[in-house]
Amino acid sequence: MEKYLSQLNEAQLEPTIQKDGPMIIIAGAGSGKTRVLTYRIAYLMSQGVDPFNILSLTFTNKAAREMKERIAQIVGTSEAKNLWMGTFHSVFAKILRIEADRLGYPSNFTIYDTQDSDRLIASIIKEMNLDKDLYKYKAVRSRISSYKNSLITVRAYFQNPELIEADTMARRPRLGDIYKAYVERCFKAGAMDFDDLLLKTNELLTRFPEVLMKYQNRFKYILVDEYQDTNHSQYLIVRALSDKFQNICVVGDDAQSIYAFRGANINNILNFQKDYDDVKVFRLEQNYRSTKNIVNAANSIIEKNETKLDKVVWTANDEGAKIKVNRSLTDGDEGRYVASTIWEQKMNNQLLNSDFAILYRTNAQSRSIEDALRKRDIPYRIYGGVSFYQRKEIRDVLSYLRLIINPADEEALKRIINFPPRGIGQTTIDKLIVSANGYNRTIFEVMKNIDKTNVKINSGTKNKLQDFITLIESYQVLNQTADVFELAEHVTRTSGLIKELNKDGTPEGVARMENIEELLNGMKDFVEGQKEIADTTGSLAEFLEDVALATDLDADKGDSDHVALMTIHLAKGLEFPCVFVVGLEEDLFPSAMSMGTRSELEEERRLFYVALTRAEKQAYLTYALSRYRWGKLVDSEPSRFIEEIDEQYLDIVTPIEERRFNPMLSADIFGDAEGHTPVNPNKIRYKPAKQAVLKKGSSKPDPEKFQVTTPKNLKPVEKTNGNTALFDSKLAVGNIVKHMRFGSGEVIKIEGTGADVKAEINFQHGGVKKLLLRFAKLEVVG
Ligand SMILES: Nc1ncnc2c1ncn2[C@@H]1O[C@H](COP(=O)(O)OP(=O)(O)OP(=O)(O)O)[C@@H](O)[C@H]1O
Ligand SMILES: [Mg+2]
Repeated sequence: MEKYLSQLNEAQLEPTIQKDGPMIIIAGAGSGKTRVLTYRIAYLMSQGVDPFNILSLTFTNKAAREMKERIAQIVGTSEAKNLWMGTFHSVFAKILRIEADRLGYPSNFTIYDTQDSDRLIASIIKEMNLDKDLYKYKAVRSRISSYKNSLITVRAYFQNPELIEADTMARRPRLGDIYKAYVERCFKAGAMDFDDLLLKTNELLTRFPEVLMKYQNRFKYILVDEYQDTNHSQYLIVRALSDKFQNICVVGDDAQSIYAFRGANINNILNFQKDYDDVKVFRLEQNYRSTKNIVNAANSIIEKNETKLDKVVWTANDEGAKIKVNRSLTDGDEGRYVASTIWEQKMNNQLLNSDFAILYRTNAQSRSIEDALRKRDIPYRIYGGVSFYQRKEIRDVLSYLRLIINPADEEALKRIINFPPRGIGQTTIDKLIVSANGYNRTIFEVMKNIDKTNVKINSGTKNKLQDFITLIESYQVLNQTADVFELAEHVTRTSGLIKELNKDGTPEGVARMENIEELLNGMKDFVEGQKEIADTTGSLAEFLEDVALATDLDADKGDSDHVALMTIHLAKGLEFPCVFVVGLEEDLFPSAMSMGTRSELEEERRLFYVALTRAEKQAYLTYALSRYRWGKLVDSEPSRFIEEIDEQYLDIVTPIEERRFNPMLSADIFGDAEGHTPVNPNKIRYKPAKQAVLKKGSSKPDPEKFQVTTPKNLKPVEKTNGNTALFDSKLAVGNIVKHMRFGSGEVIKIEGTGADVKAEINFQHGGVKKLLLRFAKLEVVG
């Protein structure tokens, strides 16, 4: 252990070996907070603390896994195995399974993901005959979610006139009724949504003192990473569990609090000292991750926030390269800049794809970047898009499996009762739902007892329902002996799912088949993995729980070399040698939706701070002057965040007048040597000079030079051949031009039309040359 402790600096060592009592480590990005937590756990174990008594809560399961691996290296694999580590959701889902019956839930309860919740809420809105424009299911879901995270139960809601008033004012007077129906339906379906995993844990710990005591005694040491992003519900759980021993260690950075929009409460970190007696406060100041330039630039940004704790962050690392700021004409252009830079960097500096991350504010931004990466054959992976498990065909298979272990699962049943089609129509399903609601039974129960119910359907349909029940029950029998893989294989074959996809025959159908195959492979892995650990058999229930709670980062086995693309939110806690933060434009980042109040804007700024501090060696900030958003090309201005960085740390590249003639970067207008399709120049809007230039740190463009790109100088563009039209309009005999290879020269003749316009130019150093303007990339200098 000594050997490992010497890998910490003094400030890090202190909290690592502070064994007991409440403590908080507040420190800036990259200062070793996560490292201290990891080493601290190893240290506790080396001091004789039983790993069973340590609970560590992380932001992703991947982070937990990595910490565990590191600890295993220090203390040995078998010991590390017994640690309780994971996200709040995954840890407390396990506890809830153990204690489920106290809350009236089956231990094999289903976990409803966001899509399940959305579908259920949408169907409740429909059943209640409400206006779906007023009651948008996503908005309703997020409202319900925020109630749950504030521990406002249905009963508490109806006892609170202010909440009712607020929803009524928002033209949703029935919100409480939807909330009530939703909660009842989840309960009846034996399902908990994500928020329930925290809410029900709180309920468990407050209603059953013996349960609280059990887990207080179990988790003698509790550690929480990224504490700044805990919500109220999570806060209360930590509070309750640590109340007895008060061995609680939380680490966080108020400057990286970025989940307020999902209910995270920065006060949890700010008030920690008031919550416990004799809290030891530690601060780490030295950043080990990034260069001086990056650390200082990040400091200069976060300084602009009013709400913050005073903190120092410095680094002994190299000065490093300045942060590159790049302006592009369009988002496509931006994508190509990113791809070509990665390509060059890889060549010049022997870097791997995995040394690069591209971070953006919203998932939609990935498309133009992806296109450019694909064209350069740069392998990449998108984290946090539509995850594998969200795909339709995968959800279909999983729905069968869910129904096998929990026939009450309404959302799973609705998905597959008529898929593949077996002649059970929507009218029948609607009747079953109404009847199930009336009898307060599950749909499955109603189907099984259809003759005893008031459901009026013909005998043909009855038989079909009976066949479906028999099918599911036969799977249930198989589930008692088969493992997940064997079961799923059997289900996909015998349910008709595979046949249905084969029938399709389209390339999409083939891709779906491949996905199912991939799912089965994953199951095989899971079964083998579980056998190795030898504590479980790889049960279906465990598999489904893993799937339900998998964050997208979790799927990354780190086995392939690819560039990482993800939102900044997802990048929290991670680090990469080179980081691109793209789309730094007003209304995009900061987001248009977050500029209403100072606190929202400050959260955006913290997000930017998180983004920048992911970089170890080199950061790139990029923005485009126009971008496709909601299917339209819109003009954009550089983000205020770029201007907020102290300019001494910036290297502002590609002033616009140079870019226009750079073959690599101006491909949007001209197309390029690699055959990339040019964009219709009609759609490109040129900005007046003053907007196109950063206010700070770059010189004003020479208006003469800039003229060539402003709209008033463009003749109406030929629709069929926009490329050359640009040149037609501006080049005239007598112009002085500059060529990349030949230097400057005078235009002495112009001939040809359309794509074939040629110019004869007398170059100072090359003599007279005839050049095809389409390819020549000339800059007009006089
Ligand atoms: N004393 C040290 N010596 C060498 N490297 C260190 C030291 N402390 C931390 N590091 C390295 O610095 C990097 C940042 O550490 P870590 O991820 O723990 O910081 P953090 O404070 O958790 O960052 P964030 O706020 O982004 O979550 C890691 O690569 C880590 O291994
Ligand atoms: Mg960290």
